[in-house]
Amino acid sequence: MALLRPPNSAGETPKPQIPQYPPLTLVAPEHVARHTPCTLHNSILPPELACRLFHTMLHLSRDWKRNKWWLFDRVVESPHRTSFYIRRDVNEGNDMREAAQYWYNGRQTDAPAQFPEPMEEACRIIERVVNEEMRKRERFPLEWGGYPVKDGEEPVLWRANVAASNCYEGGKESVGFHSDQLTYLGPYPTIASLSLGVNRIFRLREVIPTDEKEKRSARTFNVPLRHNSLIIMHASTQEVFKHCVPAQNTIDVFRPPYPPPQDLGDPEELAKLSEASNARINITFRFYRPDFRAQTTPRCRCDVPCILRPDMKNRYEDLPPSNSRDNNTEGASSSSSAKGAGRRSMVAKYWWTCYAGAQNDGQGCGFWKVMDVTAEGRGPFVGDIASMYTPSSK
Ligand SMILES: O=C(O)CCC(=O)C(=O)O
Ligand SMILES: [Fe+2]
Repeated sequence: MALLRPPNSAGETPKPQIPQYPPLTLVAPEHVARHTPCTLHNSILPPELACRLFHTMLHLSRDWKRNKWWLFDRVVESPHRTSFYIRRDVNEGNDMREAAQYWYNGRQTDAPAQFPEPMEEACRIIERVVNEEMRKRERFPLEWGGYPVKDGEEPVLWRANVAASNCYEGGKESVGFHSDQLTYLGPYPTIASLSLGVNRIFRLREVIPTDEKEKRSARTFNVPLRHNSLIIMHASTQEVFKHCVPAQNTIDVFRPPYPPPQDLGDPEELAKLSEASNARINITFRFYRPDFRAQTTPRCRCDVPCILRPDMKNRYEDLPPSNSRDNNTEGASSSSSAKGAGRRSMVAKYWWTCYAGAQNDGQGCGFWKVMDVTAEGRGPFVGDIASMYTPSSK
């Protein structure tokens, strides 16, 4: 009888077809909140401040560098320029020079620059909006829980103490799919990302855990980011999604609605800054947690600080998944917006791994260990760590 079997039925069960979904463009803030763990806020800054900040950063960006690192056996260079800033007065006890060096993939750097004045002004507005949004959301147990709540005042849940800025000049400049390194941010960070200048697409795509790969596929979400818009990547975005700014064949131009501040340069530079521009400036405001300060980063056998990454493909599922297993569907529950769409793994596993290879001719030591927040003395957290996180249990 075996001889009569049709060719591909040799005991194998055919793989079920998993539904594939075309990319979805999310323009309205409510659509972003429904399908992703992010929120979109248009016209976030007073228009004059947004334009002054754009001009200031575009002017400074002339000195920014492309990051370089080793990938296997060759050096690769980021297809955009980047820079790192620290905020005055909020970083006691944290070795920000080492943290800044990290932003440049381990390259030696001068002491990082401080927030320029318009960035500080913008940051204060953005902090208010981020805190308001965070207060509406259910928190993850491993989020930072260290801010004292003062009687009669709204609790402060997030403060930006650093910012990384990127400049994309023209549609060909981009950043590839990645999730942000958690080395200094810790688990479930909130990152507030401001866009200035020309419109670009911000793309998000879920990383499907290994054991769900046969059951469902990821959907690509494109979020057009306009001048003066803020996208907040809320807790779980870095654990569940990757993001990128893809190259585009065509982009609009940005015509700055205000003239540049007169003190930004000589008449030639001021004339250049006044022109229509194909540049996008991005500023990501970040909170580098005191319990993940540079002095506490484990070192690998190369004696280089490790990198902290979530285990995106094998995400833990110790706790019941909340709402939106269905974020691939147009009609995903709208209640997900407040709780955070894409949220399904309450407790993730994180790895410290050797990062020396990025700079050391591609030669690392292969070191890795699972983060153990109790043994490493991290916290305080939003949740009760003893009952929620035992890395050896899986
Ligand atoms: O330019 C953007 O919007 C994204 C930048 C980004 O992903 C990063 O700096 O990590
Ligand atoms: Fe990023």
